[in-house]
Amino acid sequence: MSEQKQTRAGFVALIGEPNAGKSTLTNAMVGAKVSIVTHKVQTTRARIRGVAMQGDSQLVLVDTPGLFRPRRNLDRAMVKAAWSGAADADIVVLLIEAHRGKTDGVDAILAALKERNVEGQKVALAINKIDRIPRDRLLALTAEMSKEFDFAQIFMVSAEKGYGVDDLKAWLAGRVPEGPWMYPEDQIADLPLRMIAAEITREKLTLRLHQELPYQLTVETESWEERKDGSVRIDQIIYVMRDGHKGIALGPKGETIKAVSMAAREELTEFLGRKVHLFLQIKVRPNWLDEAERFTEMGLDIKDGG
Ligand SMILES: Nc1nc2c(ncn2[C@@H]2O[C@H](COP(=O)(O)OP(=O)(O)OP(=O)(O)O)[C@@H](O)[C@H]2O)c(=O)[nH]1
Repeated sequence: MSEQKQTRAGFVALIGEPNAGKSTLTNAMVGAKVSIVTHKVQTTRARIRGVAMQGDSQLVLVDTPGLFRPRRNLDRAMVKAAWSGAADADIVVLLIEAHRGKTDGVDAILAALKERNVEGQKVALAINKIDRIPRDRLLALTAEMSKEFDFAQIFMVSAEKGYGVDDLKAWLAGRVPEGPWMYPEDQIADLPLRMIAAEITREKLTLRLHQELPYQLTVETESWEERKDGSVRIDQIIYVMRDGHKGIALGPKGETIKAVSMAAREELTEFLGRKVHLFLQIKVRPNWLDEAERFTEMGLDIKDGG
C-alpha cells in the first residue's frame, strides 16, 4: 500500500432559485466570508464561489447563474450555459427554501434535471432555512420532494445558523472523485479574494459595456501584494477575444477602462476595508476559452452567448 494519502477533488454546483441561500451556504462551508451575498443582476459564466476543504477532499463550489427566465436570445444562451455548468459538475446540490417549499421555480428545476437526464446519484437536495418552519412541515416537504426526484441524499440545513452544514460537507467530500487537488493548499486562503477582486472588475466592465462584449471577456487577478503600509496592490488582466475588443474596453482616450478601474477600486476598498491600488491591463487572448482550465470552461457557450 502506498503511504500517500489519496486526495479527492471535484466541482459542486449549487443550484436553486434566487435567494435560496447559495451564498450563505458557500460561506458556511468555506468557513470564511468569501462569496459576496448580492442581489445583483446575474452574470453569465459559472463562477467559483469558493473552495472548501474537508479532510483530504477539496470541494470547488461553483455557481450557475442565469438558470432562470430566458427572455431574449442571450438569456437563453445563459440558461443553457448555466445548465451545462450544472451537468458538468461532479455533484449538484439543489437548494430549496423550507418555508417556500416546492414552488413553481423548484418544479422547473426538477423538470430540467429530468429532461437533461442528470442522474439522481449526482444530485443532493438541501432544504435550507429549516429554522423558519416546524419539523412536521419539514418532513412533509421531504416526502413530497423525494416523490418527485430520486435524490442521492436529502439534507436539512440552515446555512445561516450552520445547522446540518457539516453533514452536507462531509457527504460531498466523500463523493467527489479521487484525484489531485485543483488548487494548491497554500493558495486557497488567498484564492477567494483574488476571485472576488476579478469578479468585481468584471462586473464593472459589464455594467459599463452593456451589450457590447461582456460575454467575451474574462478578468484574472495576476498578483496580490500586501504592502507594509497596510494597503494592497492588485494587478489584473482583462482578457478579450479580439483586437477590436481591446479598443472597446479601453474606450475613447481610455475613458472606459479608467472609469472601470475607479469603480472597481472603490468597491474593493470598501470590501477589503483598506486602501487598494488597482492596476488593469488589457490583453488579447483569442483562445482563452480553449486554454482555460477546466473550471473556466464550465458554464459558457460562447457561440450562443457572443
Ligand atoms: N432564516 C434563514 N435565512 C437564510 C438562511 N440562509 C440564507 N438566508 C437568507 O436568505 C437570503 C438570501 O441568501 P443568499 O445566500 O444571498 O441567497 P443566494 O441563493 O445566494 O441568492 P442569489 O445569489 O441572489 O441567487 C439572505 O437574506 C440570507 O440571510 C437560513 O438558513 N435561514
